[in-house]
Amino acid sequence: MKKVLLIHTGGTIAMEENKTTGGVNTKETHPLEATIAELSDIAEITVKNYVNLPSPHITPAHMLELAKFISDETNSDQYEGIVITHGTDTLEETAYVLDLVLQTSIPVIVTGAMRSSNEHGSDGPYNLISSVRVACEDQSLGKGVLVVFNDEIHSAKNVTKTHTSNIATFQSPQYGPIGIVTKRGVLFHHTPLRSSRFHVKDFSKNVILLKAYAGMDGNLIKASANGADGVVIEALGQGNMPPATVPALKDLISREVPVVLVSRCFNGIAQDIYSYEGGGKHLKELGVIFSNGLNGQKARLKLMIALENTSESAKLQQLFLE
Ligand SMILES: NC(=O)C[C@H](N)C(=O)O
Repeated sequence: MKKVLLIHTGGTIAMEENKTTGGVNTKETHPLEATIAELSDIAEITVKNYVNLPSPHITPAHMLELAKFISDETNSDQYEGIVITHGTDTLEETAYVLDLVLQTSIPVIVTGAMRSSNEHGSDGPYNLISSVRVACEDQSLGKGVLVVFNDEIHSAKNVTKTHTSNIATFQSPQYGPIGIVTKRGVLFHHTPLRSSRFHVKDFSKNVILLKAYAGMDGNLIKASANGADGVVIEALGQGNMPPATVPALKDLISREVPVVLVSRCFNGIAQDIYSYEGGGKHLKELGVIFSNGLNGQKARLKLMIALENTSESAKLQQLFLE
């Protein structure tokens, strides 16, 4: 039987609904204890109650600390898989940071729940069981950090939360899930390409994330980018910006503040296609960096991580091609 380390960090999977007020909040004793007892049929589980936070309280610093904790725990080779329970709001961000910084090749699975422990149809126990099954699967080795939710297996790079309350909230818009969990087994149908891994001690850079809109001018960019080490913008369509933003973007680039563009579209890749004022081709010629299909929140984390290693524009461009 495989040895799996189960790390709780909080989120709805660790919460319950107050039947009088209707408020959902963290519970002192972890509501998954009964499920964990059942897991002894599948794996030898060691539980660490790491933190108990709603995921909007999770910061990039927590994500790096969690990565360090996992590295320390896995150094001695005593575990063959890791399962992390996490709130869903920032789950994709934690999964992606772990994917970029963890050096381990054992399966690392992140999961959570959309319905708290005492609500009808609570999905926490089922997602936890599925995650442990995926963590015990030899085929999960070397695929990077995976998100297991509602019978699907997603890569950390592509997965995103798409619905405020539906239990099928996690989707991978670019390429779909890489596998499924069925009653009879775990079936992978894709192997994700692994991206580079980075050594990061701390996050010291201030990277901001903005969203473009029709009629946007440079004022918001100027005001918010003051003191920023990097700017990520969810641009329009294939990677275009309203022309009135161009002077502010030029100013950032002339001050060597990297500007990374992703698309505000749910699906697809931002590219240098349009050559009109503010179009992607024009922006690329100015020195804007295009990201290869990441969403805004992940591009921000990648830029934070990249800036800890380099500030060279050509190197940053190369890293965002991956
Ligand atoms: N479903 C959830 O876990 C949402 C919750 N607000 C959290 O992220 O902690």
